[in-house]
Amino acid sequence: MGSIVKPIFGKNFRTFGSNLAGLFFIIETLRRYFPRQIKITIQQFLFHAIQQLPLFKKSSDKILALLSPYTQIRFREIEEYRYNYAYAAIKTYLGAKVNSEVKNLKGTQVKDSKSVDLKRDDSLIEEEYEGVNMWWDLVKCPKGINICSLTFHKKNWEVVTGSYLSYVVEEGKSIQARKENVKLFTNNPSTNWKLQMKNLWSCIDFEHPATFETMAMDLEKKDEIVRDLLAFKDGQEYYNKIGKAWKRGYLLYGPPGTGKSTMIAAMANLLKYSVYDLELTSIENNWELKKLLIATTSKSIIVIEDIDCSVDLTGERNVKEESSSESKREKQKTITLSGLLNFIDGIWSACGQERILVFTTNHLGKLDEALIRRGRMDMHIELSYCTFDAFKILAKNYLNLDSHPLFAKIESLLKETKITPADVAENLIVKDTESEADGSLEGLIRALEKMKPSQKGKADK
Ligand SMILES: Nc1ncnc2c1ncn2[C@@H]1O[C@H](COP(=O)(O)OP(=O)(O)OP(=O)(O)O)[C@@H](O)[C@H]1O
Ligand SMILES: [Mg+2]
Repeated sequence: MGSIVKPIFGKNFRTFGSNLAGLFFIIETLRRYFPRQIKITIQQFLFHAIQQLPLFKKSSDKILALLSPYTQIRFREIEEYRYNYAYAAIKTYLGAKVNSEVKNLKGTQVKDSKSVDLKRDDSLIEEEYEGVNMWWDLVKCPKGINICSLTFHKKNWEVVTGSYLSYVVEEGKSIQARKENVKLFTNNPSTNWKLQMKNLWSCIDFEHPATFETMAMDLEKKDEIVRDLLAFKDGQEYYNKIGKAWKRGYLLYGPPGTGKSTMIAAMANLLKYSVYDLELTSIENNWELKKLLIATTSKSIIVIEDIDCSVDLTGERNVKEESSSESKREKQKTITLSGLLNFIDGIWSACGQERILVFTTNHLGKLDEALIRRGRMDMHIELSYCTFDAFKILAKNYLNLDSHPLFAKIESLLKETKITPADVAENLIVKDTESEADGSLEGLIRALEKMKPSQKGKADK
């Protein structure tokens, strides 16, 4: 979770941080004689003073090492190339420690929210837990890794490691869960990745309104998918019991405009999972793919759209056949099927938990057997042309109609034509009042009649 330095004097950490524990020792002695406000002022004064004294800076580590009975635990934002969730939870927990005595606060407002969210904006935070003093130092490094470090008296080791840290992390996570909006991440080209893998993904709030209620498709199939997703979300114990990684793969296939992307949005809104939209064409090689995947968080849906267009499905085999150095170089430059399969079987299982992987394609037949065999993709979902059931859902969504005399005609036309839900929606979308509903249904009928195979044949001739 975090790295422990005991006692606290690592040369790698900036001097400010490593001097902290020794200072706290002095401050702890002073605090008995000074009221709270004065004590904080002295504390800040001493921090600044120590930073200004180059001579003291040089020897302070050793002196403090001898004196200090304090221990420091550091939580880096990125630890061994992985995002450190403990860091995020601690930061949220500390940020939420707002009361009228806090001097430095920052305010933010989420879109459509009425209230302003106030967070603590101090870099030094002190608190008491079960009678034990804890000191937090939040170090923001514009170009490096942000760190939260906790300093405490070593006699309180049991309290800190026994209950305090889990209390802080759990509390932070539940604050996050209460506040969090679903996010949409898109991968940045690797040329934009800056220091310490912080720029792998760009992120915005996910505001797609699609839900399973508004998804136009076969009702039984829809129920089955929703049940499957909810069972997955509650499945931690089950996955532990059977010894399988808590992951699930869905392959969505069907013609353009049948709702594949809409279903992904509905999945995210149902589960409240963030979406990682992985654009394979802006990834140079399998190594970058691995880095991106490792940087995803749990409770997320990783999406690769149009998988047949974005991965070199035959790349690996071609390389075996022609062993020229050119093709080897080519291999290193592209995402190969084998890279993707390795990810699904290996890294995918090993990197974190509670993730869903969704592939979409317009052409199931084009996909390599190896990619879609059961076990890799747990559920294959076909999204198809609009049926009457699906049409009724669209009519409810767009026109707020449960029934209408024209429905019977539309039902029989739908049996003869292949129209996508997107095209049906297009015909229904313009009208919104009841009197105009007739007009849009008639418009749909005209469109369906034009699309009837017999009519289409004539038009083609
Ligand atoms: N099954 C559906 N239920 C509800 N709306 C749908 C459905 N299918 C399509 N739509 C509507 O049509 C639009 C296009 O659908 P969507 O982008 O989900 O199709 P797609 O299958 O992802 O297509 P493509 O293969 O081109 O990516 C959506 O914005 C949505 O409004
Ligand atoms: Mg799509």
